[in-house]
Amino acid sequence: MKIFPAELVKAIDQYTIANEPIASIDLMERASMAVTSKVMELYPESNQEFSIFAGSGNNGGDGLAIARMLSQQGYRTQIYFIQTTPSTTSDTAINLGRIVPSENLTIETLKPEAVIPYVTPETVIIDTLFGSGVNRPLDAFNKHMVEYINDSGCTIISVDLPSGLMAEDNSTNDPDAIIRADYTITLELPKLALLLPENEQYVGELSIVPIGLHPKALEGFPSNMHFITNEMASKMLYKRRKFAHKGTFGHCYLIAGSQKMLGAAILSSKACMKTGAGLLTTHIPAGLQTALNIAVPEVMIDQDSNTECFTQYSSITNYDAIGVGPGLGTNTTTIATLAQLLTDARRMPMVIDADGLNILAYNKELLKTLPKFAILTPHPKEFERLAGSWNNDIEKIERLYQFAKEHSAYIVLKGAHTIVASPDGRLWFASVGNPGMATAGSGDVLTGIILSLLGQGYSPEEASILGVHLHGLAGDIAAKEESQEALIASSIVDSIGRAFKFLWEIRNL
Ligand SMILES: NC(=O)C1=CN([C@@H]2O[C@H](COP(=O)(O)OP(=O)(O)OC[C@H]3O[C@@H](n4cnc5c(N)ncnc54)[C@H](O)[C@@H]3O)[C@@H](O)[C@H]2O)[C@@H](O)CC1
Ligand SMILES: Nc1ncnc2c1ncn2[C@@H]1O[C@H](COP(=O)(O)OP(=O)(O)O)[C@@H](O)[C@H]1O
Ligand SMILES: [K+]
Repeated sequence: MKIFPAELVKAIDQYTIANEPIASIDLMERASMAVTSKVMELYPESNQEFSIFAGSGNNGGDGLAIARMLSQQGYRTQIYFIQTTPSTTSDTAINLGRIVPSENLTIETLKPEAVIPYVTPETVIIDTLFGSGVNRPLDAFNKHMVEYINDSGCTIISVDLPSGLMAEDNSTNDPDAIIRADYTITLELPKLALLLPENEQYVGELSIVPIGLHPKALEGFPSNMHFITNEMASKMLYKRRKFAHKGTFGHCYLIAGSQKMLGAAILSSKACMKTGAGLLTTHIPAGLQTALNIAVPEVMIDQDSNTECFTQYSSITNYDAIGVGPGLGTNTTTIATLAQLLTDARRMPMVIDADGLNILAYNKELLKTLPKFAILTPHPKEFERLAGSWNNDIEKIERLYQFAKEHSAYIVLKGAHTIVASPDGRLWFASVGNPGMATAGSGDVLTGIILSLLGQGYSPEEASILGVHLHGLAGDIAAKEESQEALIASSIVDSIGRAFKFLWEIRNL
């Protein structure tokens, strides 16, 4: 699924209207029906009251249609139609004409000088003041309206976008002139601003409802940004051949753990095996062999001569992929050994995480010796150490593009909606995962998953995208079973199997 800028979303709407073909008022009806179904899923009891704030653009037109539909389903619905701009769009005017006031449906028009009526906190507000047509901070009256809604104490559902939020760059926006929604129900396509951490306070819980936009337009219109879907990830899966043997699925080499952080090596190793690697050799400091063996009996062990940290390694020629970094420490000898490894492994698939990244950040000359298409998996702090700080999320994305290009590397910037950046300027945003995964060792699990995929012959691009998706799915399955609070990194590992099964079921549909 692509992420398009607002102008292209409009063009896709137009293409759908012209080529399906469908009248634009009917497309609005279809979109409104999809949103209404989602609202009814959130509030199945018809004793819930709704107040709909509708602007005079097409987002407001959606709001009017949603109000009509909810009232027909038995929900008491009050519309506040805001007339600030003289021009009501034609579809919005048609929907205005379709409002027949009744016991369940009332409408009041508010002009700029109007006193805003009181809405009781039990009412759910549906915000359709503005959608993707906003290209500057809201004017004074609309800002006042937004502040009123934000202060109402009501649950707020925004349609398409929280009103006032621009679809991409909000660095010059007025933070007080944007709706702070509890839920955002967006139409068919995720908009960039909805996926950025800086907009969390506006977007709330995001859901995406299909409205039947034309598949040819979705395919044909260009975008370098993508949203990773189950369908996309499931198509990437390699089928295991009948006559395969363990050599078919690669021999991975994981360099992880130190005297104080053996757990990182254990979690990564387990995740690597659970993701389907044929063989895994894990390099750890001397003396820790028994603990690793008990935790992951499937793994082979390569011991360092040092009991504290990573100081040497044996030949790497037999391995298909290397993972380095989890729990490694940043000892001076470790730095020199990693430098040597990068030179030796120039042509090997590699994933670098955690202290591996910190070493690169504090020894930037090492970045020049990265194997081509290496995968780097920083969390935001690690990425800042590598690439410098940013003032807002749009600048952060610019950094990502530049860094991936400059170092011919895939960057997996972790967080909610983890972003994978490719050296040729494409981005993929994660659609799965949950805050329960913000727990120690969760990143080590991701490294093990990506390493395993690289070892099995997945390209760095596939390994990054599929790895992020499997990790997020496994986290979601674990959270559903045992709550976000109780989810620990091991729970993610334990759910990798169910994540695979889920993707295979989708693939085989
Ligand atoms: N056929 C279509 O194009 C469809 C559009 N749909 C809805 O239409 C929305 C987009 O509609 P519009 O393009 O009419 O946009 P909006 O509904 O966001 O309204 C934009 C209007 O507000 C004005 N405006 C922009 N910034 C302003 C500001 N800072 N202060 C005051 N006024 C401002 C604009 O000049 C324009 O008149 C989507 O978000 C979606 O909800 C859906 O009905 C699906 C179909
Ligand atoms: N709020 C969140 N929503 C979704 N995923 C999250 C969230 N917070 C963290 N994660 C995921 O959990 C993992 C955390 O990795 P990292 O910060 O490296 O943890 P650690 O260093 O403890 O292993 C990443 O894959 C990240 O995407
Ligand atoms: K809105």
